Amino acid sequence: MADAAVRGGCITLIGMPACGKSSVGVVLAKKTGRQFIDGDLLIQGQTGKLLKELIQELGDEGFRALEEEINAGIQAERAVIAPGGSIVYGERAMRRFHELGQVVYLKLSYPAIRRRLGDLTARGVSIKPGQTLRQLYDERVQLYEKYADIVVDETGMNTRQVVEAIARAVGEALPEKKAETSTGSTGLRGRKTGKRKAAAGRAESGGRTRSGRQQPQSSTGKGKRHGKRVVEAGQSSLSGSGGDGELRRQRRK
Ligand SMILES: Nc1ncnc2c1ncn2[C@@H]1O[C@H](COP(=O)(O)OP(=O)(O)O)[C@@H](O)[C@H]1O
Ligand SMILES: O=C(O)C1=C[C@@H](OP(=O)(O)O)[C@@H](O)[C@H](O)C1
Ligand SMILES: [Mg+2]
Repeated sequence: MADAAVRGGCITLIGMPACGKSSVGVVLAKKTGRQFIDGDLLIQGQTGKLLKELIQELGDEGFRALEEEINAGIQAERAVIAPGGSIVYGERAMRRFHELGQVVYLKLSYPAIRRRLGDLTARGVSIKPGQTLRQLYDERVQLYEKYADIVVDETGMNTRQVVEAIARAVGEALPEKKAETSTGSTGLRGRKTGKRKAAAGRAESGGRTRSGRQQPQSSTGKGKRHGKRVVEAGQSSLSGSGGDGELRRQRRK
């Protein structure tokens, strides 16, 4: 983990629109002492237009090109970055995020995204004419998985729990809250990837120090995905009792 973590100390959140990148991101930034950069606000600031107006004016392709250019130019150190959900179409921008630090995919099921999104045009989602949200979801999930160093499944978690899950995943666990129960305290949920699951109940007895900082998670070297090594997070430091927490780390070579 150290290589990615020290690059620039940034944490970039990727995922479908409405998965919580912006709202989680700002809290994560505050809790981990980082700056917060919202990619959508950068675009709006530089163009003086709303995202939905830009999508209507420039179309799907034009918007994505502009989004890529602006995000690829981000200069930051120790920031949480929340780009728009369509940023994964921009290879240059994704390369930039990997230079700056770690990329975390906030994974949420299609029904949950559907529920949160509401009217796509009013919200300004970048989608091809005739493409359904389901098709967009399936297309995007592959890209989010491809670019993620870490995947956090946020099913059933509130914002605070997601923030804690990300902090743990990047090795900066936040101080424990009292009276946290069951799966909520793990901040990490099961993924049906066929990969090894981090079993519940091992974390609190595991590698975390009193300060909340996690011990570096060991690489198992298991599995390959998209040509990269898939590294499961060290089971010892992941979850609390009763949870089904799991985190998957994909280390770039
Ligand atoms: N963990 C969560 N549980 C329930 N609602 C959430 C959660 N995280 C975010 N939301 C809500 O989802 C909506 C979209 O969040 P937002 O941060 O704008 O997502 P994004 O930046 O990924 O598009 C907001 O109304 C936000 O309050
Ligand atoms: O995924 C998308 O197509 C988009 C997501 C939006 O950002 P959020 O992911 O922050 O909602 C914004 O960039 C734009 O409206 C397009
Ligand atoms: Mg956002």
